[in-house]
Amino acid sequence: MDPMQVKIALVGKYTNLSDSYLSVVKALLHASVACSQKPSIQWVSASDLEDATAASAPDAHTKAWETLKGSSCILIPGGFGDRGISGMILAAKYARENKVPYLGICLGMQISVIEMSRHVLGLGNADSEEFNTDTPDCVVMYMPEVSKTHLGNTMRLGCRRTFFRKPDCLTSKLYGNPPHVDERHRHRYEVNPSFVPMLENAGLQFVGCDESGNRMEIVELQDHPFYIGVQFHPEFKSRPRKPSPPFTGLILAATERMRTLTNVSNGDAGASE
Ligand SMILES: NC(=O)CC[C@H](N)C(=O)O
Repeated sequence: MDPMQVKIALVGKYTNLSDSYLSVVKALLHASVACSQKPSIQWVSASDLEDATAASAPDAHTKAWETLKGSSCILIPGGFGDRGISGMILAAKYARENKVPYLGICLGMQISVIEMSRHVLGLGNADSEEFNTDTPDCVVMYMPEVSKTHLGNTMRLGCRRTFFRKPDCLTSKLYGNPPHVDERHRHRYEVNPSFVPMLENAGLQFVGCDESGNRMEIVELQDHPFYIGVQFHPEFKSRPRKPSPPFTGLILAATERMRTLTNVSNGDAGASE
């Protein structure tokens, strides 16, 4: 394998329509070039990771897991609707437990919150109101100011400011330690603030929020080399000569993991220089 190639598992719903993720693909390219790497995107259809696929299409299930496990990092991009959600939760769990670098964008951040709530807090029915309106553990909720009766104009859109709640967090460092960042948004649901203290006790830190202090914008998992979720879409502001910091962080972490794994498989892990 080309040593400069970094394999990124992109776990999504529209993986056979790669143009749906064009901005994410470009942002990965910009960040990889800045790190002197070549991105190799490994498309993983989220529903292929699910247990139901093991029964209905075992080859697709095996291949999806092999692709996920053979990648140096995992990215879950934005998305809408419930298809593939359980597969995304499995991918986020795999990244958390196996310390694989993870970047969750918008839906990808909401997936991290659901995954941690279910598997670490033990709230088995934890869900987003987008997928289950009746769950008692609604860890991701419809944004209160968004109308439930109007279908148009209900999204929180455009450039918004995120303030760092924990100024020494990894995401702030990646951006060069500013007090806040301005990134673009496109969502209807948000983390339910009443679950934040429990999740923080369990190790998921909410390191960025909006000006109200109640709307969570960035999560970071403690005791993990790189696990970041952002409610905004950093890919929209990525440019060839100005890569997006969360993407650069992901590629750097993936490269480091690739090196470690290569050294381990060559039997020289821990060898002195
Ligand atoms: N852009 C997205 O990923 C949106 C996430 C989720 N469907 C929401 O509306 O909040």
